[in-house]
Amino acid sequence: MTPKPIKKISIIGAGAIGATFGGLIKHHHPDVEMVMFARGAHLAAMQAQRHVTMCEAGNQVKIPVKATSDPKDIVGSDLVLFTVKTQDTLKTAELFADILGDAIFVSLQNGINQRVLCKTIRTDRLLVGMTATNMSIVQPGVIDVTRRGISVIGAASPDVPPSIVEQARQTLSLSGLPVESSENILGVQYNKLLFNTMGYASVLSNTDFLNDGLLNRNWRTSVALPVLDEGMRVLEAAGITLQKASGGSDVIRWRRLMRLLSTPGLDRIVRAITRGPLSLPKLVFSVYQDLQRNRPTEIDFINGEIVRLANECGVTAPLNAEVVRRIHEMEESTHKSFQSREEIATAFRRLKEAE
Ligand SMILES: NC(=O)C1=CN([C@@H]2O[C@H](COP(=O)(O)OP(=O)(O)OC[C@H]3O[C@@H](n4cnc5c(N)ncnc54)[C@H](OP(=O)(O)O)[C@@H]3O)[C@@H](O)[C@H]2O)C=CC1
Ligand SMILES: CC(C)(CO)C(=O)C(=O)O
Repeated sequence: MTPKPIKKISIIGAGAIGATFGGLIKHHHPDVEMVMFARGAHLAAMQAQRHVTMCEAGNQVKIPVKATSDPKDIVGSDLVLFTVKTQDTLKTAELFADILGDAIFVSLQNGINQRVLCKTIRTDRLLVGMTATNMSIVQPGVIDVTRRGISVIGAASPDVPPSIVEQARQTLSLSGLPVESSENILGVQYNKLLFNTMGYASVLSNTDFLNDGLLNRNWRTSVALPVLDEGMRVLEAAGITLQKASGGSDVIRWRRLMRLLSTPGLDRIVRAITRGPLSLPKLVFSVYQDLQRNRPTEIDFINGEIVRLANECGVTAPLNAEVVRRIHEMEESTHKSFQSREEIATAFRRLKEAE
C-alpha cells in the first residue's frame, strides 16, 4: 500500500525539541500545515506573535506556526510528533488518543515511553525514538538550537509496517536534522539513557560533562565510570542489547575511552588539545534546564529506570539510586545549590566502597 502523503503535522508538546523539529520542517517546507500544541507562557507567546523564534549560532528566524491547546486541532494530522516530558506522557496521550485517526505517532522523548504509550496509542502507528540534539526554551516563544545531533526512530512493536517507519523518518528529515531508523530502537534508547545517567550525575555538581567531568580524573573514576558500569551490569542482567546510532555516542566506546584516559598523563594531553582548537561542546542537560526553571525533572525515568530494572532483575543499583535521590533533593529545595565536583566524587566513592 502506498503511504498517504504527509500534509498536516502536529507537535504535541512543542517545547525545546518539538518546536525545533516542527519549526524547522515548516521553515523548509512552508506548504506543510504545522500545528503546535503547547501551554502556559510559551503557548501564549507563540499565539500572540503567530510564530516561533529559533536562534542558532547568533542567527534568528521567525517561523509562522499555528499554536494551540485545543486537542480537536489534531484532527486530520498525518503525523504527530510527541515531545512532552516523560512524566506528562500518559495524561497527555489520553487527551488525544481517540481523535488521532490514522496518524503516525512518533515519540521523541528520553526514557522508555512505549511502555505507557502502547496503552492508549494504536500500536500499528506507534513509533518511538531518541534524539541526540540539544535545545532549550530560552524565553517563551524562543528556542535555542544548541546542538544538531542525530535522531533515531523505530517501530515500538512489530505491528508497525516498515513503510510507515520510513515515511516518518523522511518526514522528520524535512527539518534538515539528521534522522535515521533502527530495528533495535530499544537498544538505541537504552544506549542514550546510559549516556544520560552519567550526564545527569554531572548536573549534581553543575559540571560541564565533557570538558570538566570526563576529563577530570577524580570525577570520572569516582562518578561517571561507576554509574555507567552499574547501568551496564543492570542492562546485561535484563538481557537488553545496546545499539548505537551512526555518528552518535556509543556508551561502550565511552567506557573504553574513559578507562583509556586513566593511562598516566593521557587525560592531561587530551585536556590540552580540547582547550585548544578541538574544544568539546557544552551540553545543557534537560535535567539542568528543569532545575533552573523549578520544574520536576525526568530523573525517575532515566537513572530511576536503571533502579527500576535492577529491582525487576533482583540486582542493585545504589549509585543510580543516589543520583535520583540527590536530584529530587534539589528539585525540592528553593535554592539550587550545587555541591563541588570533589564533594560529589567523595560521596560516590564512599558509596561504592560500602557496596
Ligand atoms: N531539550 C533537550 O535538549 C533534549 C530533550 N530531550 C527529551 O525530549 C523530551 C522533550 O523535552 P524538551 O523539549 O526539552 O521539553 P520542554 O519542556 O521544553 O517541552 C515540552 C513542552 O510540552 C508542553 N506540554 C506538556 N504537556 C502538554 C499538554 N498536555 N499539552 C500541550 N503542551 C504540553 C510543556 O509545557 P509546560 O512547560 O507547561 O510543562 C512544554 O512546553 C523530553 O523527554 C526530554 O528529555 C531529549 C534530548 C535533548
Ligand atoms: C544528552 C542530551 C543533552 C541530548 O543531546 C539529553 O538527552 C538531555 O539533555 O536530556
